[in-house]
Amino acid sequence: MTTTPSAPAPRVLSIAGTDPTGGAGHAADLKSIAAMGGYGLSVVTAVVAQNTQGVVAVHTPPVEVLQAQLDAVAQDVELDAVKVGMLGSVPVIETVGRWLAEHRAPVVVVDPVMVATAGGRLLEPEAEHALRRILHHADLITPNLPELAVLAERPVARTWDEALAQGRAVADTFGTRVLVKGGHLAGESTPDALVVPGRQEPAAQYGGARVATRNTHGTGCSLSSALATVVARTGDWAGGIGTARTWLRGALRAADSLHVGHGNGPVHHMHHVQDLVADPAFVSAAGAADDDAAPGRSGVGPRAHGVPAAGAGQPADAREADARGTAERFTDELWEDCAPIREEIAALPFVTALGDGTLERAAFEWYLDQDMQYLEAYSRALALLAAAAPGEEIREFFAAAAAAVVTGESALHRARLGGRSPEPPSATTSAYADFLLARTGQDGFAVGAAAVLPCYWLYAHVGTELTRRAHDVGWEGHPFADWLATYSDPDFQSATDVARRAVDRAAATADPATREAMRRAFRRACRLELAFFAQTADDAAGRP
Ligand SMILES: Nc1ncnc2c1ncn2[C@@H]1O[C@H](COP(=O)(O)OP(=O)(O)O)[C@@H](O)[C@H]1O
Ligand SMILES: Cc1ncc(COP(=O)(O)O)c(N)n1
Repeated sequence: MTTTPSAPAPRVLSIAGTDPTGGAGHAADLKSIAAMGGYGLSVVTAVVAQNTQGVVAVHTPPVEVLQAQLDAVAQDVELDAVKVGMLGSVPVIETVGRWLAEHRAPVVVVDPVMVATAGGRLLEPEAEHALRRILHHADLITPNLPELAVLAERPVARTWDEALAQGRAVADTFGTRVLVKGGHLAGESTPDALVVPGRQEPAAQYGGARVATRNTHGTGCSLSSALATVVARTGDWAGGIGTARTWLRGALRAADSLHVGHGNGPVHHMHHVQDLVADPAFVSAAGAADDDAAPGRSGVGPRAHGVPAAGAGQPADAREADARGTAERFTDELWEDCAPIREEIAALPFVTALGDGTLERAAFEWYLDQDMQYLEAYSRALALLAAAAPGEEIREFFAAAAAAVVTGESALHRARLGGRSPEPPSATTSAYADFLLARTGQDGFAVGAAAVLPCYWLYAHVGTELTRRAHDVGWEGHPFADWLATYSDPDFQSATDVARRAVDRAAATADPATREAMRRAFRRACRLELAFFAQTADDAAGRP
């Protein structure tokens, strides 16, 4: 997004229903508008009792209340865009339709909401016809595939070509642009396309691998209000959709870190400012400095992969990546690339048993043993990285991380091994250790940093997932609760963020060959993480 600090915030009105869990409807709209730098206003059409698991009840206030809200806004505020979401019933649709006709905003986006992602009707069946009658007020409509099928009066599209054909038919029928969305298609990709009336070929197409998360509550609401905001500022539909999509994909990637609800949770609308608000420089600039901030944990704990005290080595320009707003980061590409490996890790018997607490003690102890062998090499690798680090702050971060691993490691040895000597390292453990030492010792900072990143990131990810599962089965008395808590700990998560930023910054100035070597190192480390989790004492001893 190319904005200057003085660019005025577009005033964007959301006309939508509510969601008390904050992920869809008017809450999602306001967050998304703010995330895109707009000023959000809100008129409520229906009060919906819903959560991440479904819709419980819908209460529609009298239309006079709706009319009064719309009038109150129109009499006082000049709007740059309107986004229409859930309308629900015929009287509400007709009231909003009349109002849109009288108060034309420069940008009008209608998301023809019919059902919630988690299930539950949000539009009365008899209201479908009324909804069709107001679509000509929209500059763009954003139906999902089932909604598109209703508007096209055809069965739900099962292929992307069918979806595009329905999109063209709907654009022609209603004389408006249609964003055809592939979120509901089966398969690994989520294409979207901008289709315009009277044109055979889409005006713009967007690709991208499906983000592996079940937390997609409110994606449609979020995308439509975000793009209304960007287009209000730029007037560019194809570009605005691209910007909003890139931001939404980041919000989907960060969704699992939110822990809201037990069903299809919300996306992380403010993912791109998360690091910014945790940055001490930002907090003090905002006038809320607290110089006595509590020190971070020392990173002592099983496989404490170097979690330096809070703030250590936080790059001064921690905002750099965020300041780029919605640009895809190099590490996003790495993360998407290793999605299949993440899925394999999540499905490993060792990992699932760790989450639900059924893993045998002996298997866990053997794993910890191997982990300690690994950590010895890992701390050396972090120290080598510190030596090669391009700047003081990154050097401090990795040096502190190396020290924290050594401290955590020796504490663990004392706590877990007692007087017993450790098992020898397995072939897998040795291979991973050798790989890290080679990449950090021989290949320079950029490749070395990419090689150690999975050890942070995959553990933060797996730890968060398993903690969620452990809460589902019962956290109290869970045999591995302390271990899991280490990795879902915010300190570990923010250390992961710093390591990620270090890789992004190194990639930004690296030549193509180095970037390719960084990709290879990251991928190989992910595979070694998979092998590390997959190994058992029997494999290592050559037992069948
Ligand atoms: N798992 C996912 N990964 C990446 N993009 C997704 C994912 N799920 C949905 N999207 C995107 O989110 C947007 C809205 O998704 P969609 O599911 O089609 O709409 P709705 O939320 O209205 O049902 C689309 O741009 C779609 O491509
Ligand atoms: C009030 C309201 N409006 C819309 C949706 C649809 O949400 P989604 O974006 O997941 O389709 C919802 N669940 N609640």
